[in-house]
Amino acid sequence: MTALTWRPARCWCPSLLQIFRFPVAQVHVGRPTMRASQQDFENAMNQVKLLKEDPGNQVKLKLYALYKQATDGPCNVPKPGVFDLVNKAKWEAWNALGSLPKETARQNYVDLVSSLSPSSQASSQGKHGADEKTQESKNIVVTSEDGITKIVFNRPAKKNAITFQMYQDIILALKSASTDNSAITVFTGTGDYYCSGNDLTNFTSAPNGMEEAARKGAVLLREFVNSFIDFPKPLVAVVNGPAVGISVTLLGLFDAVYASDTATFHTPFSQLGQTSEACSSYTFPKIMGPAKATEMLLFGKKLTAREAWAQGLVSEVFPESTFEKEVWTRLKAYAKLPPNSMRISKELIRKNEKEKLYAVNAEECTILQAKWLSEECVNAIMNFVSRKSKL
Ligand SMILES: CCCCC/C=C/C(=O)SCCNC(=O)CCNC(=O)[C@H](O)C(C)(C)COP(=O)(O)OP(=O)(O)OC[C@H]1O[C@@H](n2cnc3c(N)ncnc32)[C@H](O)[C@@H]1OP(=O)(O)O
Repeated sequence: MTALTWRPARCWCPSLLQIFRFPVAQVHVGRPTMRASQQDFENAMNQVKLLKEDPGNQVKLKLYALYKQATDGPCNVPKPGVFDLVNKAKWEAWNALGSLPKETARQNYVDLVSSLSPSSQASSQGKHGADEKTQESKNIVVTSEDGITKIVFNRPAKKNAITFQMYQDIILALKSASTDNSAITVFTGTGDYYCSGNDLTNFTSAPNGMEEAARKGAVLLREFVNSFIDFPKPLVAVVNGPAVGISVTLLGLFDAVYASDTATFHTPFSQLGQTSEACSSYTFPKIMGPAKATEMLLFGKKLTAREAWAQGLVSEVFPESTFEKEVWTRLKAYAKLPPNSMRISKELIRKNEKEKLYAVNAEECTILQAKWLSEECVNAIMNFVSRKSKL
């Protein structure tokens, strides 16, 4: 995710990703002082411009709202449209101040700015800044050992949700794994989740608008899924915990899926105003039959690990206490099998399906591109990022 540029109060333009991370109600407004004069207010505005560090969208949103209330009074401009996500957030913050008198807003603005001391800024920004850095470098970790290339979703603070950058990193990791010395390739996750699916904020911070983001998202998704269809070696998922969305649908393109008994499998596409992807509209009915696939892909029924095993989506379920030990021991043994035989057997299994899979992938991406622009989908994502709903 692109880092935000800090600009002073009157001209900031934060991404929705960060605005909605921090509910306005949690803003620290500082200790009340005497009534602020116009001069105090102007000084505070200048102070904001001198802030060395971005105070975060929570504060910027509040600053914006207080500034507008103090200068223009209560919000009486029309609410921006549903796709104008950033201006809608700003409007909502301003509108939330209701009929707060201009003087009080001015006072609150001054108090808020004075609370932004360098030390408080450092502590509120430090965690986030570090997280962003980690995201850029290590959200996908690739290692190779004992004949196994391991690709790890490594963003546990976000339940391993997949950013646009991570999709690209995975495409590259698969390309490299397809020709490295390893015999098999394994996906797993760090922390309690396997993966919570697509990062729902991927589309909320689109700098060139939603249509452009949806178009690029569809191109990326198609390439991403094709890299799983084409992967030549045995591909194994070690599902260490709950899996959501695309991390579940992709399993239909894996050769083996081992799950901890803490894993669950959830594809809430209708709840999100979206549709299935990763060829699951074809692979799931084939694996589990249309009736069971419908429950998952249309109704968003969440399966336990044992239910997913019963439906044929999972190869084997292990107790959490012995999961890692048992699975890795087994995979290390498999990785010693003659690699060319495994590769050729996989090719035999997959080759008659490939054209069909490419076609299904292309169609799913075209449909999703349109769905991402639908009101149903925009509302669902807005609900998630503003924390009104959780799956
Ligand atoms: C371009 C290609 C597109 C491909 C199309 C793919 C579609 C999909 O994958 S659809 C599925 C999308 N995923 C979801 O809808 C899951 C959304 N997440 C949740 O419902 C919940 O977070 C949870 C059930 C996964 C976990 O709940 P809980 O244990 O209560 O933990 P938190 O909600 O507090 O999560 C911690 C932290 O992680 C952030 N997060 C989790 N999942 C996502 C996500 N998918 N996208 C973005 N962020 C996610 C969550 O917001 C929390 O962040 P902070 O509030 O900053 O701590």
